[in-house]
Order: sequence, then structure tokens, then C-alpha cells
Amino acid sequence: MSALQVYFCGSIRGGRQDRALYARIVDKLRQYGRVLTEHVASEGIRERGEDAVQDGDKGVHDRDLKWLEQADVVIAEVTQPSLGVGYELGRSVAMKKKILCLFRPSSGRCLSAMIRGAEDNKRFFVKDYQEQDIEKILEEYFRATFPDDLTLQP
Ligand SMILES: O=c1[nH]c(=O)n([C@H]2C[C@H](O)[C@@H](COP(=O)(O)O)O2)cc1CO
Repeated sequence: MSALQVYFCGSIRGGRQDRALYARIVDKLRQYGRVLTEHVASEGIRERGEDAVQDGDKGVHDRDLKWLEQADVVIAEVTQPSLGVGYELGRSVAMKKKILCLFRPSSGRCLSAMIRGAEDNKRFFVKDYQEQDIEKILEEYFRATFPDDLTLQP
């Protein structure tokens, strides 16, 4: 079986407070396949967003949607609210992707009803978690969602 294509969503212009956690998530996701959007966790990308992309914002949008089409699974850290992440999730639902949203209640925030309420426990899951458990949560999700994938065998 070829490696899974993983699309990771995290806030950029919505605020970079959780960037280090995104890096931890991306590191773990690499264990399961190719992470198409590694740049979301990059220290070099600040709140202004990417500026090296040809065609600017249109280039970012069109490139990301192509990656989204390719993805086998979408993992989103949704604690830091982000319009871009919300948009990516809406498009992912329309494409019938497998989706896991990760939210930290310890932030004191209340997750948007349009994300929490989209959970169907079939394709769209929302998981409340604590930062220290992130690797375990991802492990459980990938084992349950892709049980036949050889890369997940111990
Ligand atoms: O420069 C960018 N590059 C990029 O890939 N994105 C995508 C990936 C992220 O999952 C999401 C972040 O959206 P926002 O910037 O609205 O927080 O959008 C967003 C931006 C800036 O909006």
C-alpha cells in the first residue's frame, strides 16, 4: 500500500500561538504518511502567512485545494480559531474526506458549533484532548481508521 497522504490544518493568520504544538503533531503524522502541508508548523511562517508563494494568496488557496483533493485524511488542530482552517474543513466535508478535529478545552475557548456540530462519528470526528496526550490520540485514530495500513503495524 502506498503511503497515506495527510493534510494537516492549523492556524496561520488566525494566530501562531500553537505553532510548536503543530510541529509536534506534524512529526507524529510523518509516521503515518506524507504530510502535504508541513509548512503550517514551520517556525519561518509567521502570522502574515507565506510570502514566497507565486501568485500570492490565490497561489496558496489553489495549491492547498489541490493537496486537499489528494488527501486520504485531514487532521485539524482547531483550538486557535482560524477562518482558513474552518474553510478547509468545510471543503473537506464536501469532498467526503476522513476528518479528525483536535480541540483543547484547557484553552478556555468554546469550539464553534459549526465544527463541533459537524461531528457524525463516521467520517468527521472531534476529539477533546490534553496537550500531553496528542501522540496517543493520533495513534488511536490512525489505527482505528486505517487498520490495514502496513505502516501502522508495530
Ligand atoms: O499562508 C498561508 N498558507 C496556508 O497554507 N494557509 C492554509 C493552511 C492552514 O491550515 C490554513 C490557515 O488559515 P489562516 O491563515 O486563516 O489561519 O490555511 C493559510 C495561509 C495564510 O492565510
